[in-house]
Amino acid sequence: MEPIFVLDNVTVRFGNLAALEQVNLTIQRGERVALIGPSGAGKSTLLSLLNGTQRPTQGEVRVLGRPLARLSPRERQAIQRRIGTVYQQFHLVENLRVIHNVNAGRLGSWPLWKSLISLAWPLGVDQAAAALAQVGIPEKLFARTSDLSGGQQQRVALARVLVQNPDAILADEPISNLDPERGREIMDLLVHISETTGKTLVVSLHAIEFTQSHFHRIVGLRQGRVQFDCPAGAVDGTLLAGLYQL
Ligand SMILES: Nc1ncnc2c1ncn2[C@@H]1O[C@H](COP(=O)(O)OP(=O)(O)OP(=O)(O)O)[C@@H](O)[C@H]1O
Repeated sequence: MEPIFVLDNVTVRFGNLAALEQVNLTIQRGERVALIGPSGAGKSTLLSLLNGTQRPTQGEVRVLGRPLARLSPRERQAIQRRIGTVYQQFHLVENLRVIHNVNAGRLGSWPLWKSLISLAWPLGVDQAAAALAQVGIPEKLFARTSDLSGGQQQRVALARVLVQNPDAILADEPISNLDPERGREIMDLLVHISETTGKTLVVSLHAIEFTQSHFHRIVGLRQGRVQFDCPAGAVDGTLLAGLYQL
């Protein structure tokens, strides 16, 4: 089967700085991949290439077999809708009720009138409730988002992605703002969803203690380059020390 993501000799420059340099990476459907590496190594930039929010300076990005740079805006959006992303900062509208934040995941597929009506009279209640049940907080459907804890807000962000029914979930440091226990719960949940639905999971992480237990494969980035790319079980202290050395 076609890989879900291919980066073919990709470089991303911001002015003189190469955030990523000549990166080759292929991710198969259903794989769970952890991206690790020191601050500034290029992890977020890599994720933003995979969801199409960043374009490469050189090289080609293919998602679901389609070269993003050669698609029309409409085709590109259709591909982007098949990739869901959660972020460290959740990116929720805090003064809205949870259901509206969850439904925001469907705005790309709803016509404008439906989105506007839904703000006053929530539509898609069953799907939003099902997504919230999947992330373990069904009772929060009509709660005000600002009343939720950080861990619960990350669950809402994940539910927003789930109503989109993407083929892949990307998570950019999803647990950096959470306490260790809440962080573990979110990591377990991401893996559970990937295992039960077959969705591909690509997560950037500073908490390397999860890499062996939660992922098939670990990609170590350093200064914009892939320093190693191997099965989780093959990563040892020597590889990690080389990755994080000052
Ligand atoms: N929009 C941008 N404009 C200019 N420079 C940028 C931009 N985005 C990222 N960079 C730079 O590119 C490099 C890689 O950044 P990136 O955020 O991808 O790293 P990271 O590995 O995710 O870091 P962290 O772990 O701290 O989040 C850094 O030097 C960063 O300052």
